[in-house]
Amino acid sequence: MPSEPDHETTSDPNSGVNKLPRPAVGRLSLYFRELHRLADQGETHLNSKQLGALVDVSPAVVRRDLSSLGTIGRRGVGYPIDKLTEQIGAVLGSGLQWQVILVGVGSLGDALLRYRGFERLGFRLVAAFDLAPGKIGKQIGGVSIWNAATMTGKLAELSPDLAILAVPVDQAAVVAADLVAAGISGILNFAPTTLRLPGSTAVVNVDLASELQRLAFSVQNR
Ligand SMILES: NC(=O)c1ccc[n+]([C@@H]2O[C@H](COP(=O)([O-])OP(=O)(O)OC[C@H]3O[C@@H](n4cnc5c(N)ncnc54)[C@H](O)[C@@H]3O)[C@@H](O)[C@H]2O)c1
Repeated sequence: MPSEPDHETTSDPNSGVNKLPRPAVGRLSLYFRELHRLADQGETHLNSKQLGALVDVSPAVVRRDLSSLGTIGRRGVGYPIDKLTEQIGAVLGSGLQWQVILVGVGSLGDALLRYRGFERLGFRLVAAFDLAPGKIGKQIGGVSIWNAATMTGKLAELSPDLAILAVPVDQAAVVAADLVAAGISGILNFAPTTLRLPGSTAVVNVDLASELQRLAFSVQNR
């Protein structure tokens, strides 16, 4: 499991919120992003109408989502941004430090390794793996690339929590099975296939092409 942060959090992440439906978790993540941005701009409070407008949901839905965390806004004042960010962060696991590895350092993996936005949310990329001899031993974004053929031994040493999978689609299932066998807790899968894994390994499949299709559908059916 991920390690605790070296600062205190005041909210209780175990107050039944692990039963939140998936769309609500998705919305919390969007609220979290907007709250961070507002805090960076020096804002201290906002109300459900303002937060709803930022992520395109109704104020009633915002209030319901936030009350499920035990957070009630004050009339005329709204929600304190720092407290809310902390509470949502605790629910989403961003108050913890997650050790993350990446497998497949191609076009997508390369870009993800260079992205600086993961660290502030508590996701630390600790190693990357690839099979291409030209990539092994290099560093991208400060992360070392190791030989994927030796991944199992390296994972035993690092004990990462999560893996990002950015290998070609025909490799995804076999690499995922290796990750599960190595005890990884969750996989963020970018390969365009729906991974179904045994046991308690969590999977989120990110299919960018299918998201584009959804977008095209929405545009067509406006
Ligand atoms: N690039 C994008 O914008 C994008 C968008 C949507 C989805 N995807 C999906 O993400 C995945 C990666 O895409 P990409 O464009 O980076 O591909 P890519 O071909 O550029 O990179 C794949 C990398 O995986 C490595 N690899 C192959 N087999 C491996 C294994 N068994 N273990 C470790 N590394 C291995 C290859 O050496 C290569 O470096 C693909 O499944 C692709 O369909 C990519």
